[in-house]
Amino acid sequence: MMDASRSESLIAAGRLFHQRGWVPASGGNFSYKISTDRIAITASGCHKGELSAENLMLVDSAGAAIDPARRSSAETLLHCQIYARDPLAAAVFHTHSVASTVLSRTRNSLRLADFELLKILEGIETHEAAVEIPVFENDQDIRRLAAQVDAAMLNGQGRHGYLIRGHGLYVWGSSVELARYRIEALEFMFQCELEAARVGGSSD
Ligand SMILES: CSCCC(=O)C(=O)COP(=O)(O)O
Ligand SMILES: [Zn+2]
Repeated sequence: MMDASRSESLIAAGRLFHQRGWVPASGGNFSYKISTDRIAITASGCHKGELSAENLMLVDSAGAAIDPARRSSAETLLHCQIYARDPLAAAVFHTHSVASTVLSRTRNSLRLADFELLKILEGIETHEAAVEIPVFENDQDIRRLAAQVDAAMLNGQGRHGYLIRGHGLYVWGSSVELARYRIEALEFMFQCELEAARVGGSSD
């Protein structure tokens, strides 16, 4: 069963992300985990800034819609991969911001270092830290893309989130709120990297 409070949090996050320009058109998708075999996820093609509870639907852990008449996000399998790989993941956000799109087109991975906001990420307690956000090649075959991400995660990459080239960012957390804080923090740091590159101060 859906959780009304967490559904409301996803809907509110969609409004915020749209105001910030992170989910243009019907880009982006959001989910939260209900149990080991139930995920609430946005339906495909809806506007993430104008979500209502009717735009959320249930899928199982393999990404199959519980109501087969409905079509879940085209990227459902990327959400399923995260929940399968990280038992602490309870919510996933995917955004299409200008910063994540531009940086993912110009870098092969993104190193974020010496930002106070890094402390919102798992296991980081000081700004004197660095994380590597990998960039995966975009692929319209989402099962293949999910397998690519899974192989990298098994190899220790992408622990804090990942970029898809020319496409966007995936981030998760142990609650809807934490996942939202993390996407806000990463988008902020990406914006800083973009500004730094513009003025010639990138550390990459
Ligand atoms: C028009 S955006 C292209 C699809 C995409 O990248 C996305 O995030 C939204 O797809 P969904 O099926 O989840 O609406
Ligand atoms: Zn997308």
